[in-house]
Amino acid sequence: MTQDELKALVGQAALAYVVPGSIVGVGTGSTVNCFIDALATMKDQIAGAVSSSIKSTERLKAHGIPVLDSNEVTAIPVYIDGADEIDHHGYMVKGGGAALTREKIVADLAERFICIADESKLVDVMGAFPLPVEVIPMAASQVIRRFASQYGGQASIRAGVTTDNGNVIVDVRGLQISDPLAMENEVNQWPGVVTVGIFGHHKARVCLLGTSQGVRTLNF
Ligand SMILES: O=C[C@H](O)[C@H](O)[C@H](O)COP(=O)(O)O
Repeated sequence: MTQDELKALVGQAALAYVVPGSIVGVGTGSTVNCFIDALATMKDQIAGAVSSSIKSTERLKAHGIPVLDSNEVTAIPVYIDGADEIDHHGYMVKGGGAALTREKIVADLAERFICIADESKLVDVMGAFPLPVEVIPMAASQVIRRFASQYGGQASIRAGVTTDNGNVIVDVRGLQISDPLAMENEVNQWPGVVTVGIFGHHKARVCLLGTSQGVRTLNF
């Protein structure tokens, strides 16, 4: 199966986790696009969606799925999103599509994070995928230097990208994220950091992994 077919497979499988009558939290990315397209087939059975990016909002609306302002919503049963890496504890690196801050906000509203990904995303130790960090532009150089001195990471600003919140993304290479919670706590304290792309405190409770043998379900 191709990677696109694996994404379509898990996008479809995630429908089983949608609670009828509820508001669904919707992530961002190519895997989530498959989920949004599948969700359209049951749009009359849900109360709407809370979206984590302008791109996902546009796709949801194109399907006629109502998108609610996150400020109008106090809780949702599930948040469904992809990941750039996921480890065997359900911790994730996210932000390859620059949507990490809004993703964490919507994930925080949810009782359960359901991660959908193809099998290439499952890793023993995260860090091979450059860690995305959303940073207020005036702090970018400081954050880059701090990654080098504190973690030995090589960081750079992602060229040509401005987030939905008007900030830059700093991508950090050369990390071994052996203690995701500690690194998330630490980096989130640095002035100018809006969100680090480690989802440790908002980890996946379920991961639907697309494999050539079918969907493998991991519970954390
Ligand atoms: O900012 C983007 C998100 O964190 C995505 O969920 C992540 O990059 C995975 O995207 P994709 O499904 O396209 O691999």
